[in-house]
Amino acid sequence: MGHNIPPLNDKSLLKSQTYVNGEWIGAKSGKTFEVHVDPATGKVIGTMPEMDKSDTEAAIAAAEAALPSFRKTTGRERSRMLRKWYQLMMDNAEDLAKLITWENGKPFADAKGEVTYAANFFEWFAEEAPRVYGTTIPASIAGNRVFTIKEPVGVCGLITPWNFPAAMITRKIGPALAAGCTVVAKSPGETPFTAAAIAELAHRAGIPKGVVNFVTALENTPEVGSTLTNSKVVRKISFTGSTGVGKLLMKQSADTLKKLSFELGGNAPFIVFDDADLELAVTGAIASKFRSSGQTCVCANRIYVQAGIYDAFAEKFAEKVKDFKVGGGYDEGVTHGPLIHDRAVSKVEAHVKDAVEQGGKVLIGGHKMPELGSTFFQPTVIRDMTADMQLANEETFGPVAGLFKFNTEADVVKLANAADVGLAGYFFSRDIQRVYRVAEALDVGMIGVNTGLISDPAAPFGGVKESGFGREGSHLGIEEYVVTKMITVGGMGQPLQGE
Ligand SMILES: NC(=O)c1ccc[n+]([C@@H]2O[C@H](COP(=O)([O-])OP(=O)(O)OC[C@H]3O[C@@H](n4cnc5c(N)ncnc54)[C@H](O)[C@@H]3O)[C@@H](O)[C@H]2O)c1
Ligand SMILES: O=CCCC(=O)O
Repeated sequence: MGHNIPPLNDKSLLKSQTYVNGEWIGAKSGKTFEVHVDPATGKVIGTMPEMDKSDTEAAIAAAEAALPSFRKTTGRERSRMLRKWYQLMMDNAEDLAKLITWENGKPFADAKGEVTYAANFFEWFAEEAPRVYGTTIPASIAGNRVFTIKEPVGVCGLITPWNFPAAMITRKIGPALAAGCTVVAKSPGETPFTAAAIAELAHRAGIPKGVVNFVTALENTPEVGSTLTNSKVVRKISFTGSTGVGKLLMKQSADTLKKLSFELGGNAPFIVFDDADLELAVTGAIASKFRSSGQTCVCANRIYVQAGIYDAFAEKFAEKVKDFKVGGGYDEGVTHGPLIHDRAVSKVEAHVKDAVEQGGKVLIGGHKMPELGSTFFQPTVIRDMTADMQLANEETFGPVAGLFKFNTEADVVKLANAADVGLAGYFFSRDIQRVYRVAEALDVGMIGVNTGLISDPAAPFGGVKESGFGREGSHLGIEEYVVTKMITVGGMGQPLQGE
């Protein structure tokens, strides 16, 4: 199939406009931005509207106008809408996956996996929508009756990244709609086509106009971000992306005291103890480290291996990496694609250079692959890593595995917890007491024990420390989009009439 996008079965899923208030529109200024849609070639294939403050305000106004009637729909009605949207995503999975591979670069099989993962958030929250329960509380004041109801927080601003062009969007829109909120979603400038196709499917699913609005921008992204965060109408911001941008959005949201949830950067420790099943640990580390070519926030970043099995692990791990086939996402047999942009490649190169200068030994890889395109980088394994190297202190977000040696459980937990961030952590051990001990000692929001893959719509996703706060997916996900209202009814508890 080469680097060109195979034709879509349904060409109307490919858009050059965005979806606001139930209509397909451009930016008021008429400006567009070029989408370097195919990271494998860097070829500019399409454009999208470069929206600004006034376009964003119009989208917010549409969401505000739609809110009063949408919040009154029943959970069951919203459930049916989400279920329909889920089904449409599954029916169009092949086309959505083609768009994801095209603009993100990930291999087609991974893109298909992402579509299912993404659609499953709609399915999950379709099931949660009718079950948003309040509580009945025994009052401490005689004659009072106290209960709570959960209400939608209101208009939500959702900002998502390019590494999961579909799933990061559905993981936010699913619970927002289930709760009865309306949304303005800023699609990633790098991957807006997948978002637009999902919007088209929202239209077909009969989501009422103004409930779901998409704003597109590349250069104007900070302007769109500040319009959403400064708006008095927007009551909630949910963001997935880097810690730096998360901090900025939090500052910007302070004046209007919005409800926030942030899924930010990680720097996941991946620990292999001497008592681990070595084969399982190697397989888990490969899956966690090289998923999406290392471009997920839960990818293993620091791989700590206990001294007794360090050499054996390093050898087996590097051996497996030799089997990877790097290439264009549509090419037969390709297991790993390119990075998203040149900035990402520069960071990967810098981490490798720094590690080598400080004594790290490259077992495999270490270089760019210009013969494939400017954003390809060899899957890389470096041993003899140390704690002061850049890779130890900052997420690489690329296909570089750094192997660190450790001696004791206490040492490795200290090293693992030394990071400012705490999103995911992993460890492999066959000792049940150690499993509990270490899981409880690690300062992260999510832990994989004897597995390198933890993402699941049923499981709460989120971090601690500078990885942010709030949980997505699971029964907790909807909590981020509701507020609890307490109602006290006084003057109750009289004797029965006639008593
Ligand atoms: N947690 C995650 O899932 C995730 C995903 C992608 C990137 N990242 C992090 O981002 C780093 C590199 O990726 P990046 O440089 O594209 O991240 P980034 O935070 O700069 O961009 C992520 C998204 O945030 C939005 N954004 C950027 N600046 C903004 C602003 N001022 N206002 C509003 N929105 C803004 C854009 O839509 C972009 O797609 C990685 O090292 C990683 O830490 C994390
Ligand atoms: O990169 C961020 C999200 C990754 C995931 O949901 O597994």
